[in-house]
Parts: sequence; structure tokens; C-alpha cells
Amino acid sequence: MGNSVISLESVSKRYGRTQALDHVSLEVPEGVVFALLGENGAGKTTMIRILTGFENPDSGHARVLGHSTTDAAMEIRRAVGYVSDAPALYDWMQAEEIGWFTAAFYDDAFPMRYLELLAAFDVPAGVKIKNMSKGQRAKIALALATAHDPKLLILDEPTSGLDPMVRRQFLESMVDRAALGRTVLLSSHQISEVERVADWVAIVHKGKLKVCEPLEALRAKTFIVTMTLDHSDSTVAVPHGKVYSEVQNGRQLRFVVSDLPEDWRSQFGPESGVNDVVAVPASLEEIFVAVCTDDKAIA
Ligand SMILES: Nc1ncnc2c1ncn2[C@@H]1O[C@H](COP(=O)(O)OP(=O)(O)OP(=O)(O)O)[C@@H](O)[C@H]1O
Repeated sequence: MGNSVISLESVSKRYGRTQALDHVSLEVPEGVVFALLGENGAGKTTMIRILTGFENPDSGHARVLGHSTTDAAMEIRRAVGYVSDAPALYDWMQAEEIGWFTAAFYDDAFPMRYLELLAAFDVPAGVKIKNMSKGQRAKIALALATAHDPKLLILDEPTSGLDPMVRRQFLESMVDRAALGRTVLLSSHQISEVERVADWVAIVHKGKLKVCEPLEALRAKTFIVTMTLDHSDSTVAVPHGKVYSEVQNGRQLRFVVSDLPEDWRSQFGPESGVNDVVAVPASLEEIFVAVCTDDKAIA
């Protein structure tokens, strides 16, 4: 892809017996909110740690803003904004002081933009961080990560533990950044939230990249296909296309499937042992659950 902000080429990482990432290749285009979804332990944080140069891949190549993550970790960390899932802040400092402290690493405009962000987030500049709420601390971490106006902002679980108003503010600020041509990569379990703000969605499952698509395209081509068999022991062909999950409940069969060919219904004609074939669009949550279900299920 021409102007990818992030590019992973067959990246693998193993911790002991755990294959945290398994030959993951993906490209993140410029100016989008890109959501990385996966269950606990799927490999999201590992990917983010590789992107930010805190870990090296065992094999494969990762590039961020054109830099190799193994050769230019410092350049990358200076250029991107990053908020980890547990941001460490100097507790004894006031919000304003930590801004001055961090400003030393960035351009002259940093302190002013930082204070503007604190004001926009309604965080008091003169209160010690140890006396702040979890939401206020999260806002400080976000303000510190964005005051140098990075081309790429990386957020690991940015809204976990925050109340709905603060979550909304966070997500809106991400959409605003993308509208200005900046790129935001966020990892999350909050599917409904992601569905509201993401332009692109990647789903990792057990270290493997299962889905990586613009959200609209994914939604437009993924369906829940339900069919009733003439007899519960009838053998039925699985719909052509990419089948993410298949569940049988007596005579009822339910598939989550994408890339159905145009004439897919012809597969289930009068002689097929099937009647009542219904296809409805799948929500992102249904796609996520289907992708993360390993085996065919019988309910
Ligand atoms: N430093 C480490 N040492 C050993 N195992 C690790 C290490 N870091 C991650 N792992 C393992 O690698 C796998 C992927 O972990 P990772 O933290 O990337 O998942 P995640 O998708 O971010 O999960 P969560 O949503 O729970 O934060 C897990 O099985 C985890 O136990």
C-alpha cells in the first residue's frame, strides 16, 4: 500500500510455548481510526509493543511511519503518541508540571497544546496526579500523547475503566484526529464502541490475523445465513464463501459467512434438502464471536 502508516510483514513473536503473534501481515492506511480487536491474550498488546519498539519480532518486519521498528525505535517513539493499557504517570507532580517535564522531548508548541487539551478535557492543571480520578489520569495520559500532534496515535485499551461520558469524549477525539488526516490505532474489547468510531477493523485470534478490512466493507459482505433442513440428519453443503462459524440446532443451521457469491442461493434449490434460507447482515459483534469460535458448534 502506497502511504501506509503501519506495515507488518509476516511478523511472529513467541513467548515460551505461547505463539503470541503468528505470521501477521497488515497495512494501516493514513487518516483512519484502525481498531485492533481480539479476546484476552489474542496478541494485541504484543503487536503494539512491537510497533513501539519495546519488543522485537522473532521474524518478519514491522515499519511505523516508514521506520523499521527494530532499527529506529527511538525515532518511532518520538514521532508517535502512545498510551499503554496502564500508563505510568509521576504521581507527585501536578498535571501542569508533568506537561512541562514531557515538553522537553518535543517542539515548542507542546506546552500550549497540552494545556489546551487539559482544559478541553476539564482536567485541573494545578492538582497533583495522585489526587486525581482514574478518568482524569487517563485524560492526562491522552493529552501527553497527543500534544505534539503525532501523525500516529497508538492506544492500548483506551477506554477501559472509564465512565460513559469520558469514553465518549475519548472516542470523539479520535474521530476528530482522523478527520485531520492523523491515524489512530486502538486496541479494544468494546465492540459496540469500536463499531461507532472505527474506519478499519482487524481481528486477531490466538496470534493470527483473521480479519483486516474497512468496517463498512466487512459489514456489507458478511451475513448470518439461517436455513431449515428437511430432516435433521440431511447433509447440506456449506454456503460457498468464507464461513466463519457454523452452528446446528436440530433442523436449524446457522452460518456466519462473508464473500457469498452472487448466485449462492442456487446452491440451496428444491432438491438440496433445505428450505427457508434467510440471510441477514451480521453485526460486528456477531462477526467477532464467529471469528473467535474455533470449532463448529452444535447447540
Ligand atoms: N512477556 C511475556 N512473557 C510471557 N508471555 C507473554 C508475555 N507477553 C505476552 N505473553 C503471552 O502472549 C499472549 C498474547 O498476550 P497479549 O498481551 O499480546 O494479549 P492481548 O490481546 O493484549 O490480551 P488482553 O486483551 O488480555 O490485554 C498471551 O498468551 C500472553 O500470556
